[in-house]
Amino acid sequence: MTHEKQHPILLDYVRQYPLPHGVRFTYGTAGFRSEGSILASTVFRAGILAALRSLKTGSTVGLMLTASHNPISDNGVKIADPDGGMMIQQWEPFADALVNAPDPDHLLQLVVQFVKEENIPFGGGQSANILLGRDTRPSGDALLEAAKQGINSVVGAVAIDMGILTTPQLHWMVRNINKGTRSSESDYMEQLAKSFRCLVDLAPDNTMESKLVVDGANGVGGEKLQQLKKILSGLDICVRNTGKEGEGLLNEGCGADYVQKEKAIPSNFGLDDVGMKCASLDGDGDRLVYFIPSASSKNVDLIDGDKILTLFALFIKEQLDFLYNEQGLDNKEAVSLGVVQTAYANGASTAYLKQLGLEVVLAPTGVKYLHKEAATFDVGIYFEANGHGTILFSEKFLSHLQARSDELSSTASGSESHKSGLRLLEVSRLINQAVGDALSGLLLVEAVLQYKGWSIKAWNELYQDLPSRQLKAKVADRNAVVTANAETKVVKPPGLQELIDEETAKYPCGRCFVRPSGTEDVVRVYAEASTQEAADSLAQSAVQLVDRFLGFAGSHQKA
Ligand SMILES: CC(=O)N[C@H]1[C@@H](OP(=O)(O)O)O[C@H](CO)[C@@H](O)[C@@H]1O
Ligand SMILES: [Mg+2]
Repeated sequence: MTHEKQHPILLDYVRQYPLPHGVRFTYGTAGFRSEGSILASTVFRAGILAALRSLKTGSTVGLMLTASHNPISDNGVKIADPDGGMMIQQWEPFADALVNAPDPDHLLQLVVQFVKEENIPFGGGQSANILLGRDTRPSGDALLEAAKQGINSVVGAVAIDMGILTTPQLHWMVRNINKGTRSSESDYMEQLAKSFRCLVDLAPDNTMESKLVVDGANGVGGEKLQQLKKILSGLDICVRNTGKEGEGLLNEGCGADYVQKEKAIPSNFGLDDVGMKCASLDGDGDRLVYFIPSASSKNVDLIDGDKILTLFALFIKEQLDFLYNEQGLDNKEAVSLGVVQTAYANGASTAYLKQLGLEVVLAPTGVKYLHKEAATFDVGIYFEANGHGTILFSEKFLSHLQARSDELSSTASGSESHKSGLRLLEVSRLINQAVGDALSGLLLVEAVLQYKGWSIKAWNELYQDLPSRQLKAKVADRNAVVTANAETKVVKPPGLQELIDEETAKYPCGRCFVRPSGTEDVVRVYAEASTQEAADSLAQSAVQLVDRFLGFAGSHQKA
């Protein structure tokens, strides 16, 4: 009997999406990504993958079409698990095999075997639900059709098109649907606006630098922020680079990745904005950085993910102290608060966080690793330096918080500890618990600045970043570099780490590490030191060492 008869994957569909020649796709740090024009078969197969994941878990999953901060001609696809987080890593090898299967027969064989191994209820009348989202890329329309066909090729699977969304909106919807709570786009907008309002109402009456200019990267984030603005009160937001005709192309000379990596003002920002409070979103609205345009050049004072994390950590710690310490309780015993960073976090931020008495954990690059670590705390805050992050509250802590706030509302209503409990509850509703979200992150930053009565300048001066430099080394095989200790030490090739250490020791406040990128065919080099010249020179030396051990395969560029 052929596989076709054994299994209800409709081979006719598979044949419509032949694999492009000579390309290999890998799930990588953030799903499959490539030039949009060659992604149809990958997206079609990701549709099958999503349907299987939904069948396996008996819950709704998500499929998002986006290539985030990459150029407009790129696209990508990733799967959101039922809890709204990234697809579990154990499924990644199957995902890779599925999208690279050379022909329909191999593909079917792989599915048959995987279904058996994973015990997936398949073809027995079970239903699967997949929410589809896409960003504003022109290739998204055709790829959406490919995803739908992939889903439809699995009997019992239903694709639900949620339209153009930010990545975090789709993750939020998946999480809420499975929790049985309100999950539409207008529910999302209303929740954000309402929680923001409550937090501002609970803040002291500080005068605020109310105007905020936001760079929308000419993508979906700017569009959604315009929508949110209509129901927001208490903030004066001006959105530029909204993607409207004449404003420019997606991510071109704008967006959070550009501002963070180039430390430069985005397009459509200029002299009139000098000294203003500005923020920048990335192409799919899951990264956020702030910046202050400088007077002298196109440079900016960058307020990156590390500083956003610091602001949130200060605020949460203060609220926990009010909530417990007023009554002599030690919150360290009551509640575990932890922050998670990657090796890319500026050393000055880590030192500052530790000095506040916070537990700082290092995780490998990629939000799936940070998220997992943060979820081990009652309250876990994670951010990548590039602006992707969120705050996670454990269910146990949230029910405890609700009970304590209820108790305080009868015994000490209006007290600082009562208000702190209410604030923390509201933060858990405002901030996206599924994944980093630039829109909810932006509203929390604004609410905390309002609470503290801080200008963007005051926030920026919390600590001063150490000068740093990122470089990319093109090598023959980047996977020849194997790292340990959250990517801070090279274990292979042997001898490389010792030489990096010797170099680093020559520089005051020197820190340096190298790791293979999960999204580009390069080895990334990061160096930090007490002056910019020293950081540049340390990074250069490390690139030379990488070349020496791995073989130089092209020109070196800035990150
Ligand atoms: C240094 C850097 O910014 N790395 C980025 C980049 O990963 P790499 O594995 O470094 O290529 O893309 C990831 C996905 O967007 C993001 O999570 C990560 O922070
Ligand atoms: Mg993104």
